[in-house]
Amino acid sequence: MPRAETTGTAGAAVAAGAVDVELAGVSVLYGPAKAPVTAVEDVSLAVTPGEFVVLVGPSGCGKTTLLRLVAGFERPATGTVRVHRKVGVVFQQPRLFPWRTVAGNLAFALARHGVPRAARAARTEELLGLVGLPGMGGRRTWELSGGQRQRVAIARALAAEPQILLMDEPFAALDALTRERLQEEVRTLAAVTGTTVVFVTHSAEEAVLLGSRVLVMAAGPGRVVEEVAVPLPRGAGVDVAALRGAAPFASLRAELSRATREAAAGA
Ligand SMILES: Nc1ncnc2c1ncn2[C@@H]1O[C@H](COP(=O)(O)OP(=O)(O)OP(=O)(O)O)[C@@H](O)[C@H]1O
Repeated sequence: MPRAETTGTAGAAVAAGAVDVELAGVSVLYGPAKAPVTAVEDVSLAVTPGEFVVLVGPSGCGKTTLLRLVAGFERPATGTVRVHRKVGVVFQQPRLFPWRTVAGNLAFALARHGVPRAARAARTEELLGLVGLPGMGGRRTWELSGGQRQRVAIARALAAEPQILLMDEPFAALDALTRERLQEEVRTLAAVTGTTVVFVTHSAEEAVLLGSRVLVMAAGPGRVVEEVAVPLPRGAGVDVAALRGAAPFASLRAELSRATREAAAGA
Protein backbone atom coordinates (compact mmCIF):
# COMPACT_ATOMS: atom_id res chain seq x y z
CA MET A 1 0.00 0.00 0.00
CA PRO A 2 1.44 3.43 -0.87
CA ARG A 3 1.66 5.71 2.09
CA ALA A 4 2.74 9.29 2.69
CA GLU A 5 2.67 10.45 6.25
CA THR A 6 3.97 13.12 8.53
CA THR A 7 4.43 12.07 12.10
CA GLY A 8 4.57 15.75 12.99
CA THR A 9 6.67 15.78 16.12
CA ALA A 10 7.57 19.45 15.72
CA GLY A 11 10.16 20.53 18.21
CA ALA A 12 10.66 16.99 19.45
CA ALA A 13 14.07 16.15 20.83
CA VAL A 14 16.19 14.30 18.33
CA ALA A 15 16.78 10.77 19.54
CA ALA A 16 20.12 9.09 18.88
CA GLY A 17 19.99 7.32 15.53
CA ALA A 18 16.80 9.22 14.64
CA VAL A 19 15.75 9.73 11.05
CA ASP A 20 14.01 12.86 9.75
CA VAL A 21 12.94 11.60 6.33
CA GLU A 22 12.48 8.03 5.13
CA LEU A 23 11.58 6.93 1.63
CA ALA A 24 11.21 3.18 1.09
CA GLY A 25 10.68 1.65 -2.34
CA VAL A 26 9.00 4.80 -3.62
CA SER A 27 7.71 5.18 -7.18
CA VAL A 28 5.79 8.12 -8.60
CA LEU A 29 3.67 8.01 -11.75
CA TYR A 30 2.37 11.05 -13.62
CA GLY A 31 -0.17 11.30 -16.40
CA PRO A 32 -3.22 9.22 -17.33
CA ALA A 33 -3.64 5.80 -15.74
CA LYS A 34 -3.68 4.19 -19.21
CA ALA A 35 -0.30 5.68 -20.19
CA PRO A 36 1.53 6.81 -17.05
CA VAL A 37 5.06 8.27 -16.98
CA THR A 38 7.27 6.78 -14.26
CA ALA A 39 8.92 9.86 -12.78
CA VAL A 40 10.85 7.98 -10.07
CA GLU A 41 11.10 4.27 -9.47
CA ASP A 42 11.97 2.29 -6.35
CA VAL A 43 13.79 5.05 -4.48
CA SER A 44 14.81 4.37 -0.91
CA LEU A 45 16.69 6.87 1.22
CA ALA A 46 16.96 8.15 4.76
CA VAL A 47 17.97 11.61 5.91
CA THR A 48 19.17 11.99 9.48
CA PRO A 49 18.79 15.13 11.64
CA GLY A 50 21.28 17.87 10.75
CA GLU A 51 22.27 16.33 7.44
CA PHE A 52 22.50 18.53 4.33
CA VAL A 53 21.51 16.20 1.51
CA VAL A 54 21.81 17.46 -2.07
CA LEU A 55 20.08 15.85 -5.06
CA VAL A 56 21.83 16.26 -8.43
CA GLY A 57 21.25 14.71 -11.83
CA PRO A 58 20.14 15.42 -15.38
CA SER A 59 16.95 17.25 -16.21
CA GLY A 60 13.89 15.07 -15.72
CA CYS A 61 15.52 12.55 -13.36
CA GLY A 62 12.98 13.26 -10.61
CA LYS A 63 14.76 15.62 -8.23
CA THR A 64 11.79 17.95 -7.84
CA THR A 65 9.45 14.96 -7.62
CA LEU A 66 11.39 13.59 -4.63
CA LEU A 67 11.29 16.99 -2.93
CA ARG A 68 7.54 17.29 -3.58
CA LEU A 69 7.04 13.84 -2.06
CA VAL A 70 8.83 14.89 1.12
CA ALA A 71 6.84 18.16 1.19
CA GLY A 72 3.63 16.14 0.96
CA PHE A 73 2.63 17.69 -2.40
CA GLU A 74 2.75 14.29 -4.15
CA ARG A 75 1.76 10.81 -3.11
CA PRO A 76 3.77 7.76 -4.10
CA ALA A 77 2.22 5.11 -6.37
CA THR A 78 4.19 2.48 -4.45
CA GLY A 79 6.28 2.53 -1.30
CA THR A 80 6.19 4.73 1.77
CA VAL A 81 7.26 8.28 2.63
CA ARG A 82 7.72 9.18 6.27
CA VAL A 83 8.61 12.68 7.45
CA HIS A 84 9.17 12.89 11.17
CA ARG A 85 9.58 16.62 11.81
CA LYS A 86 8.26 19.93 10.55
CA VAL A 87 9.06 20.91 6.95
CA GLY A 88 9.60 24.32 5.31
CA VAL A 89 9.95 24.82 1.56
CA VAL A 90 11.93 27.32 -0.58
CA PHE A 91 11.35 27.29 -4.35
CA GLN A 92 13.41 28.61 -7.27
CA GLN A 93 11.12 31.67 -7.48
CA PRO A 94 10.45 33.44 -4.17
CA ARG A 95 6.65 33.78 -4.72
CA LEU A 96 6.19 36.65 -2.25
CA PHE A 97 2.96 38.67 -1.94
CA PRO A 98 3.76 41.84 -3.97
CA TRP A 99 1.07 43.90 -2.21
CA ARG A 100 2.67 43.35 1.21
CA THR A 101 5.90 44.77 2.59
CA VAL A 102 8.76 42.46 3.51
CA ALA A 103 7.59 42.56 7.15
CA GLY A 104 4.01 41.99 5.97
CA ASN A 105 5.06 38.84 4.11
CA LEU A 106 6.84 37.52 7.18
CA ALA A 107 4.05 38.53 9.58
CA PHE A 108 1.58 36.63 7.39
CA ALA A 109 3.73 33.50 7.61
CA LEU A 110 4.15 33.94 11.38
CA ALA A 111 0.38 34.35 11.83
CA ARG A 112 -0.25 31.18 9.83
CA HIS A 113 2.06 29.34 12.16
CA GLY A 114 0.31 30.58 15.26
CA VAL A 115 2.74 33.26 16.46
CA PRO A 116 0.73 35.79 18.50
CA ARG A 117 0.39 39.30 17.00
CA ALA A 118 2.40 40.90 19.83
CA ALA A 119 5.41 38.67 19.15
CA ARG A 120 5.45 39.05 15.37
CA ALA A 121 7.42 42.32 14.98
CA ALA A 122 10.34 41.11 17.10
CA ARG A 123 10.37 37.72 15.41
CA THR A 124 10.24 39.40 11.97
CA GLU A 125 13.32 41.47 12.80
CA GLU A 126 15.07 38.37 14.14
CA LEU A 127 14.34 36.48 10.89
CA LEU A 128 15.53 39.43 8.78
CA GLY A 129 18.76 39.47 10.79
CA LEU A 130 19.22 35.74 10.20
CA VAL A 131 19.07 36.16 6.42
CA GLY A 132 21.18 39.32 6.28
CA LEU A 133 18.40 41.88 5.78
CA PRO A 134 18.21 43.71 9.13
CA GLY A 135 15.94 46.77 9.09
CA MET A 136 14.49 45.96 5.67
CA GLY A 137 10.97 45.10 6.89
CA GLY A 138 9.41 48.31 5.54
CA ARG A 139 10.51 47.70 1.94
CA ARG A 140 8.11 46.64 -0.79
CA THR A 141 9.06 43.32 -2.34
CA TRP A 142 9.32 44.92 -5.80
CA GLU A 143 11.97 47.28 -4.42
CA LEU A 144 14.25 44.32 -3.68
CA SER A 145 16.91 42.65 -5.81
CA GLY A 146 16.48 39.00 -6.79
CA GLY A 147 18.90 37.93 -4.07
CA GLN A 148 17.10 40.00 -1.43
CA ARG A 149 13.76 38.50 -2.48
CA GLN A 150 15.15 35.01 -2.14
CA ARG A 151 16.49 35.92 1.31
CA VAL A 152 12.96 36.99 2.29
CA ALA A 153 11.64 33.67 0.95
CA ILE A 154 14.16 31.82 3.13
CA ALA A 155 13.15 33.93 6.14
CA ARG A 156 9.50 33.16 5.40
CA ALA A 157 10.25 29.42 5.34
CA LEU A 158 12.15 29.78 8.64
CA ALA A 159 9.16 31.60 10.18
CA ALA A 160 7.50 28.23 10.74
CA GLU A 161 10.60 27.05 12.63
CA PRO A 162 10.99 24.01 10.42
CA GLN A 163 13.48 21.36 11.45
CA ILE A 164 13.66 20.22 7.82
CA LEU A 165 14.17 22.71 4.99
CA LEU A 166 13.43 21.64 1.40
CA MET A 167 15.09 23.85 -1.21
CA ASP A 168 14.43 23.42 -4.95
CA GLU A 169 17.14 25.22 -6.94
CA PRO A 170 16.67 28.32 -4.78
CA PHE A 171 19.65 30.19 -6.24
CA ALA A 172 19.28 29.21 -9.91
CA ALA A 173 17.86 32.56 -11.00
CA LEU A 174 20.47 34.69 -9.21
CA ASP A 175 23.66 36.33 -10.49
CA ALA A 176 26.92 34.51 -9.67
CA LEU A 177 28.06 36.77 -6.83
CA THR A 178 24.70 36.82 -5.04
CA ARG A 179 24.46 33.08 -5.50
CA GLU A 180 27.87 32.56 -3.88
CA ARG A 181 26.95 34.78 -0.93
CA LEU A 182 23.66 33.00 -0.33
CA GLN A 183 25.30 29.58 -0.65
CA GLU A 184 27.74 30.57 2.07
CA GLU A 185 24.99 31.98 4.29
CA VAL A 186 22.70 28.97 3.93
CA ARG A 187 25.57 26.57 4.55
CA THR A 188 26.47 28.35 7.78
CA LEU A 189 22.84 28.89 8.82
CA ALA A 190 22.04 25.19 8.46
CA ALA A 191 25.12 24.16 10.43
CA VAL A 192 24.54 26.70 13.22
CA THR A 193 20.81 25.99 13.63
CA GLY A 194 21.17 22.23 13.08
CA THR A 195 18.46 22.35 10.42
CA THR A 196 18.17 19.30 8.19
CA VAL A 197 18.22 20.34 4.52
CA VAL A 198 17.27 18.54 1.32
CA PHE A 199 18.45 20.68 -1.60
CA VAL A 200 18.08 20.28 -5.38
CA THR A 201 20.64 21.71 -7.79
CA HIS A 202 22.14 21.17 -11.24
CA SER A 203 25.51 22.50 -10.12
CA ALA A 204 28.28 20.15 -8.97
CA GLU A 205 30.05 23.10 -7.34
CA GLU A 206 26.95 24.07 -5.34
CA ALA A 207 26.35 20.43 -4.37
CA VAL A 208 29.86 19.94 -2.97
CA LEU A 209 29.90 23.29 -1.23
CA LEU A 210 26.56 22.79 0.51
CA GLY A 211 26.01 19.07 0.91
CA SER A 212 27.27 16.81 3.62
CA ARG A 213 26.07 14.05 1.28
CA VAL A 214 25.21 14.24 -2.41
CA LEU A 215 22.82 11.79 -4.08
CA VAL A 216 23.37 11.42 -7.81
CA MET A 217 20.26 10.56 -9.80
CA ALA A 218 19.75 9.18 -13.33
CA ALA A 219 16.68 9.49 -15.52
CA GLY A 220 14.49 7.00 -17.40
CA PRO A 221 13.08 6.24 -14.83
CA GLY A 222 14.36 8.55 -12.10
CA ARG A 223 16.44 6.77 -9.49
CA VAL A 224 19.42 7.31 -7.17
CA VAL A 225 22.53 5.73 -8.70
CA GLU A 226 25.39 6.97 -6.55
CA GLU A 227 26.12 8.68 -3.28
CA VAL A 228 29.09 10.96 -2.59
CA ALA A 229 29.98 11.84 0.99
CA VAL A 230 31.41 15.36 1.45
CA PRO A 231 33.65 15.38 4.53
CA LEU A 232 34.42 19.12 4.43
CA PRO A 233 34.31 21.19 7.65
CA ARG A 234 30.99 22.84 8.53
CA GLY A 235 29.95 25.37 11.16
CA ALA A 236 30.14 29.01 12.15
CA GLY A 237 33.92 29.39 12.10
CA VAL A 238 34.53 27.92 8.66
CA ASP A 239 35.83 30.28 5.97
CA VAL A 240 33.57 29.07 3.17
CA ALA A 241 35.15 31.32 0.55
CA ALA A 242 38.57 29.80 1.32
CA LEU A 243 37.07 26.31 1.21
CA ARG A 244 36.10 26.85 -2.44
CA GLY A 245 39.74 27.34 -3.40
CA ALA A 246 41.11 24.40 -1.41
CA ALA A 247 42.32 21.11 -2.94
CA PRO A 248 39.78 18.79 -1.21
CA PHE A 249 36.94 20.88 -2.64
CA ALA A 250 38.36 20.60 -6.17
CA SER A 251 38.80 16.83 -5.96
CA LEU A 252 35.28 16.27 -4.54
CA ARG A 253 33.87 18.46 -7.27
CA ALA A 254 35.73 16.44 -9.92
CA GLU A 255 34.46 13.18 -8.39
CA LEU A 256 30.89 14.46 -8.45
CA SER A 257 31.16 15.75 -12.01
CA ARG A 258 32.39 12.30 -13.06
CA ALA A 259 29.47 10.63 -11.23
CA THR A 260 26.84 12.95 -12.77
CA ARG A 261 28.33 12.49 -16.28
CA GLU A 262 28.21 8.70 -15.85
CA ALA A 263 24.65 8.89 -14.52
CA ALA A 264 23.58 10.96 -17.53
CA ALA A 265 25.37 8.66 -20.00
CA GLY A 266 23.95 5.49 -18.49
CA ALA A 267 20.36 6.73 -18.24
N1 LIG B 1 2.90 17.22 -13.44
C1 LIG B 1 3.52 16.34 -14.25
N2 LIG B 1 2.83 15.65 -15.20
C2 LIG B 1 3.47 14.76 -16.00
N3 LIG B 1 4.76 14.48 -15.92
C3 LIG B 1 5.50 15.14 -15.02
C4 LIG B 1 4.92 16.11 -14.14
N4 LIG B 1 5.90 16.60 -13.33
C5 LIG B 1 7.03 15.98 -13.70
N5 LIG B 1 6.80 15.10 -14.71
C6 LIG B 1 7.79 14.21 -15.34
O1 LIG B 1 8.41 13.47 -14.32
C7 LIG B 1 9.81 13.36 -14.55
C8 LIG B 1 10.58 13.93 -13.38
O2 LIG B 1 10.35 15.35 -13.32
P1 LIG B 1 11.05 16.29 -12.22
O3 LIG B 1 10.52 17.66 -12.41
O4 LIG B 1 10.91 15.66 -10.90
O5 LIG B 1 12.57 16.19 -12.68
P2 LIG B 1 13.80 17.12 -12.27
O6 LIG B 1 14.98 16.19 -12.11
O7 LIG B 1 13.47 17.97 -11.11
O8 LIG B 1 13.97 17.99 -13.59
P3 LIG B 1 14.66 19.45 -13.80
O9 LIG B 1 16.10 19.29 -13.41
O10 LIG B 1 14.50 19.69 -15.27
O11 LIG B 1 13.91 20.44 -12.95
C9 LIG B 1 10.08 14.04 -15.89
O12 LIG B 1 10.06 13.07 -16.91
C10 LIG B 1 8.91 15.00 -16.02
O13 LIG B 1 8.62 15.22 -17.39
